[in-house]
Amino acid sequence: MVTARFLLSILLWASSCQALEKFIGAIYEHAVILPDEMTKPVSTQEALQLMNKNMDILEEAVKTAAGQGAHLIVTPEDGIYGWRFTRETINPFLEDIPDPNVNWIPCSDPERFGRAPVQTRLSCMAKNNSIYVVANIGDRKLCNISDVGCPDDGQYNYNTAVVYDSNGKLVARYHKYNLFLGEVQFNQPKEQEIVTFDTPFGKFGIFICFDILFYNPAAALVVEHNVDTVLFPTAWMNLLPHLTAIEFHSAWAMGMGVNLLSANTHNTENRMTGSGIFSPDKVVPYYYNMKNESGHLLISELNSHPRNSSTYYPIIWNLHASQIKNSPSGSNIFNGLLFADNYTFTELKELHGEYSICQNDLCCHINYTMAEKHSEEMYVFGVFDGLHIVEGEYYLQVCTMLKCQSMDFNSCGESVETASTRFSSFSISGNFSTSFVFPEVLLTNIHLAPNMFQVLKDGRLVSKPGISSHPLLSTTLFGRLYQKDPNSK
Ligand SMILES: CC(C)(CO)[C@@H](O)C(=O)NCCC(=O)NCCS
Repeated sequence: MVTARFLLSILLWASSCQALEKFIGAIYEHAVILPDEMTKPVSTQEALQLMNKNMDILEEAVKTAAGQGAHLIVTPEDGIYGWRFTRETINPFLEDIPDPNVNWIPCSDPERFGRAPVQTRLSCMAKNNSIYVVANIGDRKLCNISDVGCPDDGQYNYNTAVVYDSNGKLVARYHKYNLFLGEVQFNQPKEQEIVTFDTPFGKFGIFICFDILFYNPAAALVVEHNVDTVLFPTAWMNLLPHLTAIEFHSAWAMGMGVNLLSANTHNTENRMTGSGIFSPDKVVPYYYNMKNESGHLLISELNSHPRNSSTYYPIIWNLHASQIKNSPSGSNIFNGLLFADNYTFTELKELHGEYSICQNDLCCHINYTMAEKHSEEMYVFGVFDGLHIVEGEYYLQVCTMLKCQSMDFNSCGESVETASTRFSSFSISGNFSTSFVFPEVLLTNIHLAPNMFQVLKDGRLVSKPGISSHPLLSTTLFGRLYQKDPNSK
């Protein structure tokens, strides 16, 4: 009896330490229950009541995911208490979150670092369901107001992602670095944090929402720390044509060669929807729904090391474009604003065409054939090489082919959600001065195009035959030139 149990425990131990080539990931797009409009802080009791309502829903998702064999689940940014806070009104929602190196299972030792009901509940969700749980909560770090940088109210507030392993142990804590507009309740951490942890199913990294647009910590996690999978809680406000959540986040996963478990908040009033289990080497599920206000769970198997997969290869983004001669640029060239960026566009007047168009250092090339030409729809091919300065400053190099909102040239670059024009084929490329390029293809009604395009080793984004059965909104090589960012270090 004792021997049998002993052998069993050895067996369990051995299997838990074995490397897994695949794992099952889950994300939950949560329609967060928001607090009432606050003018002064609520009590900690009231704050906890609201957070428990949200955690009741998250817990159901965790149980369902675990029941279906998921190893890990990501829940969204602001998913436990929402937004619209001041420094004062966020206070009762915050807890002191210790450094993971203290080796803490809140579920087993809730009071070890003071009051921590939220951390305890999250840890218990992980422990009781034997699943990694990723959540977003607020961290409070008291400071001495005489210290340099300490805010007047004597505390730093951080927008924080936490990870509990399947024993409920805190294994990662990340403080959001690139705060978005309006996050006045939070402080930017003094140091940029790189947070990773190892599991039997690969090396993981974590960052939050707006971080994804920058080198630190997002690109650095992949380039300098070699993570396989990124955990990405977000509260993303969709913006066409290039920055709709599923479009940009799937492109980031593909461009970086990593899995990206992206859990968006669901709030259609703020254009927040669009989550996915994105991978560079596999067709994986995504979710986008502007029609209702409910949450949604996605579960999928992923490769633990996507860059070892037989279908993965590194891409030299400018190889093709730097070897070819420019084509003509077309007969109708004009400038247009796309999210306040001044693009150079050329109209795609014919059923078939081959054009090159340049701006500053970037030349973009296209070769396309439309399946039909609709007289009431206009498509253009465009280029932008410059600093984007609205809602954050970041340097872009972009080649894009898109449908204009109307037949008015000034509408090219504006948001448009539907199209009827199908393309039999297209190929786009550019002589990028960066290796950080994110390939996007978006179909009518905000659908991704899995299996309908690929990026060749020489940097061409080319359609596959399947593309011709779906009207196209846009296809884009969205390049980031991090070294030209104003805040690059
Ligand atoms: C798409 C983009 C970048 C355009 O400026 C913008 O709409 C967006 O979703 N930014 C990231 C949002 C974010 O960090 N939210 C957390 C606080 S609510």
